[in-house]
Amino acid sequence: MTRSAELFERAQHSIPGGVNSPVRAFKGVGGTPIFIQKAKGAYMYDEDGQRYIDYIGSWGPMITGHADEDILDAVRQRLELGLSYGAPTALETEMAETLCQLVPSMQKVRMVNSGTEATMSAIRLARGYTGRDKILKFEGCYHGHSDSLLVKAGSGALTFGVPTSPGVPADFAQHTLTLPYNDIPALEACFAQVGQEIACIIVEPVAGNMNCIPPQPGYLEALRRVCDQYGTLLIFDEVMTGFRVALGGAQAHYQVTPDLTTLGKIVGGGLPVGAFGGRKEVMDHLSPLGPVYQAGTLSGNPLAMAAGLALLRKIQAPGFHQQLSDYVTRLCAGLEAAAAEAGIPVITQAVGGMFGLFFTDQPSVNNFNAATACDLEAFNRFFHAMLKEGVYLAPSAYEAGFVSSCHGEEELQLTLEAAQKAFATLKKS
Ligand SMILES: Cc1ncc(COP(=O)(O)O)c(C=O)c1O
Ligand SMILES: N[C@H](C=O)CCC(=O)O
Repeated sequence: MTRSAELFERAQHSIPGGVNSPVRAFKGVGGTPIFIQKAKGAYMYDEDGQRYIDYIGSWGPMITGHADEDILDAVRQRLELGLSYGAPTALETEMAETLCQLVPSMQKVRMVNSGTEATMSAIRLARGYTGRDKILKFEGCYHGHSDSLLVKAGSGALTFGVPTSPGVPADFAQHTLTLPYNDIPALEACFAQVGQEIACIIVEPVAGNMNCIPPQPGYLEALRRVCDQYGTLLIFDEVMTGFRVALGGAQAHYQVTPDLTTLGKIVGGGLPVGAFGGRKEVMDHLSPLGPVYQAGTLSGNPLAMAAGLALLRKIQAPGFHQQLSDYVTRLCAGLEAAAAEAGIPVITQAVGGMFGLFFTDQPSVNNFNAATACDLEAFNRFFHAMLKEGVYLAPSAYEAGFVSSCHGEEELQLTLEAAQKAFATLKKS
């Protein structure tokens, strides 16, 4: 028995499923999760001393690699000044100013502790501001685990086959409308019917929780158009895409401006942080200025602000995002070539520093139905073959992959060699 297997066995006695977030359990791909002891740069090391090239990066935040010395230093410096005060700090204003500067559609920002809190609060604000109850989301998009949003959700909810969670009252879920992603006629038909009742559209501007699905040309623009027509707020959930697909997020990459934006992951530099912000006029409806209540004991935590600010400073270096994107382009081309050599139908899709690999003979995958029609079994076998070769991909066919600025030539070559071997094993079986 490996040490990871021992630790997993022990964890299951005191933690439901042995994990604190479901996708970590490997239930989607089968087998035993590896338990991580430490990580540095592009690599993670498990409790059995195995090294892995990491393509998850703690699900996004580790965009400059693990245990980045600049971020560790920033946290160390704050540490001696106290862990939390429950009172305002200059750091929080510095963070808000930085976010407003990097993502100009955010004229005001409120910090929270996770992506879930960010989207939950943005939805409440949109409902409070418009006086409407209905919200619209898209099949396979995941926006965290608040009640309104666990309806036809992606990520672990999709991986484990319960996209609409028990525990969400039907009375509640009825206010969450869902449509297929990338479908403009369905969007227009829905708005023609109930547009006046919809408080907000919430969307992942690049879907990353049903693998990696970019918006079709004109799709984000269509969302903006119907929102303007019907007085509905447009929320870009950039918890994943923010600072990853471009410095200004997907809204900068695609040049479409939302009313509200939610952030998480990178904004905390690896500590638990989320944020939401947008038009001043809408944000001023929040308590204590306005009537929409939202609060948090640890919100704006000084250590988390210090870590996040250190990371946000680093990713502003010229060429930072181009480097990520170049790596992803070469990685995807190499993976497709290795698959083709083995005669296995595979395509990749990517935007900036995020990518996805699909086992399909279709030319592209544009929505939930197409994602779930891919060969899941083949992905699972590929995942385990890559793990054996020291490459750690997301343990689910419905998650995007992430790279960091520590992923370089050596990691690329090692990954592609591993992929050649992994595709060859799939060919044999
Ligand atoms: C797009 C998106 N929104 C929201 C969330 C929820 O964030 P968190 O897990 O920090 O609550 C996630 C990831 O989990 C996400 O990928
Ligand atoms: N897909 C999720 C976030 O992006 C994965 C993280 C989690 O839920 O544990």
